[in-house]
Amino acid sequence: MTNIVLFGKPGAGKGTQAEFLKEKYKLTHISTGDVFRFNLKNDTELGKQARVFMDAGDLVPDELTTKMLIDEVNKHPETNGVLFDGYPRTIAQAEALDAFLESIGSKVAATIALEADDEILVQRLLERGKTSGRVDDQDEEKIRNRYQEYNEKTAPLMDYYNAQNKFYAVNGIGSIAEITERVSAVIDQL
Ligand SMILES: Nc1ncnc2c1ncn2[C@@H]1O[C@H](COP(=O)(O)OP(=O)(O)O)[C@@H](O)[C@H]1O
Repeated sequence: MTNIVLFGKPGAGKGTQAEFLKEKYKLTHISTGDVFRFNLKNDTELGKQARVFMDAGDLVPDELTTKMLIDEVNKHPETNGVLFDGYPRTIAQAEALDAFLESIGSKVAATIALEADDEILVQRLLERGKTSGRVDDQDEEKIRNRYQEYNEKTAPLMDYYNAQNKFYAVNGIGSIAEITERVSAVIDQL
């Protein structure tokens, strides 16, 4: 299994790139944001528990998120590898992911960060909020809160993966195809 973590701030383009990369490398794309939104829409027990956090732009608690993530990975026992999008977002989640992958004889091959400037990203999210129906994209205060969550809880993962020599940063500004090329260059040399 070649497992890749796509890393980046809200709006950095993880989901957009994942759509191309999953085809190119025949990977299973798991977006925790998408799985949560599916559960919200269908008003499942998980959706009910996650809603308050998501609506405020806060992270959903680690335990709930990790359980959901493991259930998702286990749905694809024959996969070539997983493209993780939106997970891990805390050190506890990264440790849980390492432990889980080890338990199935696998590991994270690389963490690839899409880098872009905060102000550009906030504008992108507000633009997306006009058409996506995502409440967390329609309110600048909620967006800023997501950046604060990112800076406090997610940014430390760069050091976590750097310490394992698995962290790669690519420039996330450019055309979609250009960025796919940059990410592919990292994957191709793994
Ligand atoms: N790994 C995670 N840990 C905790 N909460 C998460 C995680 N992934 C998604 N969420 C919740 O879902 C929301 C939307 O996720 P996502 O679509 O990935 O957002 P973004 O566009 O902000 O990167 C997050 O703000 C958070 O509440």
